[in-house]
Amino acid sequence: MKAQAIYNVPRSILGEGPVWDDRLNALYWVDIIGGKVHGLKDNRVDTVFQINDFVTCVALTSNPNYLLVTLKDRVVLVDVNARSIVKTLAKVDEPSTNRLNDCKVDAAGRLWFGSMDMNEREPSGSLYVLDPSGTVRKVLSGVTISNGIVWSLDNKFMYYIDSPTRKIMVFRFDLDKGELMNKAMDIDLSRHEGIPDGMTIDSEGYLWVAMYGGGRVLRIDPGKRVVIDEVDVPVSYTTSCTFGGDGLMSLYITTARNYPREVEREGDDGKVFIANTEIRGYTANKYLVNL
Ligand SMILES: O=C(O)[C@H](O)[C@@H](O)[C@H](O)[C@H](O)CO
Ligand SMILES: [Zn+2]
Repeated sequence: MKAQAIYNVPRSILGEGPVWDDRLNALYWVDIIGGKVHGLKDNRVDTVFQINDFVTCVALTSNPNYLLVTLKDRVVLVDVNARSIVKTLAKVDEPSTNRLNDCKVDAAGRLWFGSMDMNEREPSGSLYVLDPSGTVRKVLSGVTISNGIVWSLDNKFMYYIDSPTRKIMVFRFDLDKGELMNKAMDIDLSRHEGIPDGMTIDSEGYLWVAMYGGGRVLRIDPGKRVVIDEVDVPVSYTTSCTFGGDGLMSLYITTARNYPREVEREGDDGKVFIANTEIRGYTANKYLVNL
């Protein structure tokens, strides 16, 4: 399977965190370094939020006019029409050399979000959960680059990536409590090109993992822990993916430029790519807000 660049999207420095809003038929993604949330709807691109900070992840809420956005060390609620922050929902205490990174909403409407060492060396990062009530809990520490988060279709497992380990961790998951239980066997991706970054799941329960530096997205059977298919992307820094479009049958893939050395080079790196998988994805969960 091959992916193609969407011609009219801007090149991000570090494109990340794509999420499809099935209520609006819109794709959102972030440019972490550029400090932006972009939206794509009816073939039109719009910058829906911009700030002089890292914009590390975007998530849907139960109200389509509001998004959750994670910055360097905060989770904020953004009014999409006003393009501004309504309020800060949580702030985490992290070393100044850390920033937040990927996030995902679970089936109970909680936001899971993690942090990373910006030097990509120290295991100084953590994984947090923000409940709809506004309470934040730290659920894991000792993470170096917190990345992809996904739940099995029955919510009995959570899959989680700390990129430098080149593995997908598998946890038993308690959806009612929002807790990780015992760890099952990891899925080792160290024999594949690139390092595992963002991921999503399809309606058949298979994982799709963007391989940063590998220019591809792997489709993985998490039960057998094997790669069963892949999407070739014509640029190296594939960062994350999500299903969207008509019937959720297309895979949208974010990418980064080969920064900072080649920031000015022309090309498609940093754009969003699309692959027609003819496999259905799943609908993104929404964080529960009362507005
Ligand atoms: O894409 C991400 O999740 C991070 O924001 C990136 O910084 C990469 O993971 C990292 O650079 C890999 O080495
Ligand atoms: Zn990532």
